[in-house]
Amino acid sequence: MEQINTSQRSVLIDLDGTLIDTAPDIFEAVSRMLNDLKAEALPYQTVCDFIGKGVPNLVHRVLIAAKITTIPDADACAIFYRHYRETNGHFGFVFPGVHEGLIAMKEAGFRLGCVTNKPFALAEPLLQIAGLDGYFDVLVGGDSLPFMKPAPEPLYHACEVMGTLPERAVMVGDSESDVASARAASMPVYIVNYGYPGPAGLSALKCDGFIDSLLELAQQLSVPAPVCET
Ligand SMILES: O=C(O)COP(=O)(O)O
Ligand SMILES: [Mg+2]
Repeated sequence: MEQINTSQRSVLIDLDGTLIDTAPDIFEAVSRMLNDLKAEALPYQTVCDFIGKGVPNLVHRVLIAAKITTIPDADACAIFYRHYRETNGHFGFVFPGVHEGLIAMKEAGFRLGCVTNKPFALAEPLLQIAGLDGYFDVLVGGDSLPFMKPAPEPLYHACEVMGTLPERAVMVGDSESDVASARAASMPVYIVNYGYPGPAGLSALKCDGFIDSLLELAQQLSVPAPVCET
């Protein structure tokens, strides 16, 4: 833990659907799991709509959508993880403007934290494969703490590790989990226009601003500083 710097600003950034288009990796792992379970593959968009609330939630919803009742969730998760470890980082890509935006935010003096619901053991190598790991001062995975987003704890934890105050942080993500966790932590929250907002769509996400890229966020954060006053 670092000593708290009360003026240090930080940006907390979601992973799936915000930094990296991971849906192709996840869809492939889901399809391989369903094949193992002798079930038909689901449509791509259906799987995309299940992303954002962690792997156990995703697998649970896949089993329901595929009408599979013969296997406990935990066993299906084990099959999914086996495939996901192989597809992780191999089919997706880094969204446009991510590298440029992260560089701009670093140069502007922000500390950067990645806060994801993806298990840490998958998120860490994914950031490395994508060449994004060097930008971040902290990575909080969905299983790093007893609570994942939409709880505020992962956001507080990221700030604590970075030695920054939550009052000087903003969150950026792509889903309801990101909005809800930021609201619970009293942080401003921005949503990217290109991620996995879920079946209700972007308009259901009551955020402080929509952005086309992390580069646009970097430009918005430079002037004026949006600080959440609590
Ligand atoms: O694993 C998930 O459900 C999505 O993870 P995210 O929090 O990076 O969007
Ligand atoms: Mg996401």
